[in-house]
Amino acid sequence: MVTTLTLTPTATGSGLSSGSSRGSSGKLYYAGPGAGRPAICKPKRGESSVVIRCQSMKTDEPKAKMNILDSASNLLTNFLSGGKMGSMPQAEGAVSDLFGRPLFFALYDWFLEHGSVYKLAFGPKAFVVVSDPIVARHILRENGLSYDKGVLAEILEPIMGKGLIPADIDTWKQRRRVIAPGFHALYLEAMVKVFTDCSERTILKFERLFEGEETKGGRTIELDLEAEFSSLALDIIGLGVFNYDFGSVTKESPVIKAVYGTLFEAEHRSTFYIPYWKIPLARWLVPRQRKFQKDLKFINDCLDDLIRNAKETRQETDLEQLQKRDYLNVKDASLLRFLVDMRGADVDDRQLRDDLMTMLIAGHETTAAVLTWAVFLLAQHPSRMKKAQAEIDSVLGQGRITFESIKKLEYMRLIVVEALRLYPQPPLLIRRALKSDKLPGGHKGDNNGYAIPAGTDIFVSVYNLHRSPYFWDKPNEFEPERFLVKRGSQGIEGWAGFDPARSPGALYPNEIISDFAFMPFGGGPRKCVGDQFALMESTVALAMLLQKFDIELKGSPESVELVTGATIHTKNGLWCRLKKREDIQ
Ligand code: HEM
Repeated sequence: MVTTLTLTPTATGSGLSSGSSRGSSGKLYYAGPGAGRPAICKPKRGESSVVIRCQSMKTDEPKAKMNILDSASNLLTNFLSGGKMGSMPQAEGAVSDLFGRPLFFALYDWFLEHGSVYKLAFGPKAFVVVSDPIVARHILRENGLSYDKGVLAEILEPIMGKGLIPADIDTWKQRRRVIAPGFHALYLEAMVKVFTDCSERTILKFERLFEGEETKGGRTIELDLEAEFSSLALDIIGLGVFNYDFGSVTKESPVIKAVYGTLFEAEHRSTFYIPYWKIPLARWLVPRQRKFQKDLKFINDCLDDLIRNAKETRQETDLEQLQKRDYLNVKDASLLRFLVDMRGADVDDRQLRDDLMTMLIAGHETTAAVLTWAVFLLAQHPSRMKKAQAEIDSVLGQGRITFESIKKLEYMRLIVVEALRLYPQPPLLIRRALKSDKLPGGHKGDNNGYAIPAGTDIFVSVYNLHRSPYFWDKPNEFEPERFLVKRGSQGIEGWAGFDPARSPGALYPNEIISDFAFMPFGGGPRKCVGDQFALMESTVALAMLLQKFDIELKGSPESVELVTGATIHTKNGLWCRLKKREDIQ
């Protein structure tokens, strides 16, 4: 079956009122009516439209045709923007740029063509795409509370409720004040033990595979490491956030299935621009929505049980005392325990459940993706893998990793951040202006800034910033050492440069040190609360893996196709060959 959409290029560029989503096979699908894979025909000479044929998986027949881009809406957008935004460069890429590959690739090409602030007409909507650190800093930090999560909040609210990510500003202020202190130093130190225990479980599983039937005691095993990292990250987030052991590294269970079903739907919704699930009865009539409602209920019941349990054993404590607990030796060091025990932070169960669900989703796949891409990059750079292993051998030997040893594993930490630079999770941050604003001119001084009307939707492209040729030497190369290069030496004129002195004591480079040229966890008031948790978790897991194994890709790097949802994934898994190390010093 083919659905044909006619997209009419206008003076403001081509537009789409659709998106793409990750199908159950992990493919990128066109997500408009009659969702299926697109085949793009560029307009013939003299034609004013671009035809997109969307094939569903079964047949090839045309189904419908409709005009979705109407130039009046673009004129309206220009009008609303008071002319000023109208002078903003507009992306006029071929519609084909948007399909068959993740959106952020097309946004990168247009960034190189149109500059670091441009407008992209997207069906009846226009998005402003920002790839400049000064403008990003303004939107995220300096004027951060004048923007909310816009489209993203609309999509995630049915799953995360009033959790921090989609929360309205008032709820966010209240909850952020309570949740952020939960990630204090002693908690993070205790979490290192959770990271090592869970990583050990994964490694034990791999070691058993060497003895298994298929390998027959052979020297290599083949595995989809992306799937393994996903299980590992799920176990860690369950224990760290609500003291629940999913045990997903070693078993399957209904709750794990429900969690994956829900994560999958969160992912689907964040890439599917037509919120069909809001249509009355869709939750009962559309099978995947029925399944989603069932999964959600299953997890919500499970979270409600955990919350009830935590409340029944509540030990009300002042914040200061809570942060001094002996986290290394308590039975339950979780964030849930902290949130329930904090004096004066009484909150209804529904809000707590939203908080936990948000952290489960925000902290799971992001970390799994960092590990996946770090391995993908290292496997293509064996000398860097050896360098990392040499560091691990000298710092840890065959011993266990601790909070203190993370400080000594400098190269490992740089590998993690370099993987985040090249594959930021998520690659785009989404905002909507709550009131009119004036963006500052970009670092190149190529504009005087643009007026932004209230309601403007913005993509801050972290991917573009992280691969900007204006800020990074050889931006597409994997070079963890680059973070050791100090201010000015990246040779960027007009940009304050890379300066560790701005964030003394930071274990990992961050947005402050780089003045927003590197911002894997966002920045400003809505910066990730779990950044240090995630960075240490990734460092520990990767170091423990490399301590024991050499890793190669099973196929060529080109065969590892990339797709995006909320995070950047592989299309068919990261299949690797693991060999027990023979060179352990
Ligand atoms: C490598 C792993 C991770 C990455 C790359 C990552 C990235 C991000 C980014 C970029 C944001 C900002 C989103 C925006 O401004 O729109 C964010 C927000 C958030 N992250 Fe993470 N994250 C990671 C791990 C975690 C973990 C482990 C947790 C919890 C345990 C977590 C909890 C959150 C929460 C609650 C927010 C919303 C903060 C707010 O709005 O106040 N994240 N994350």
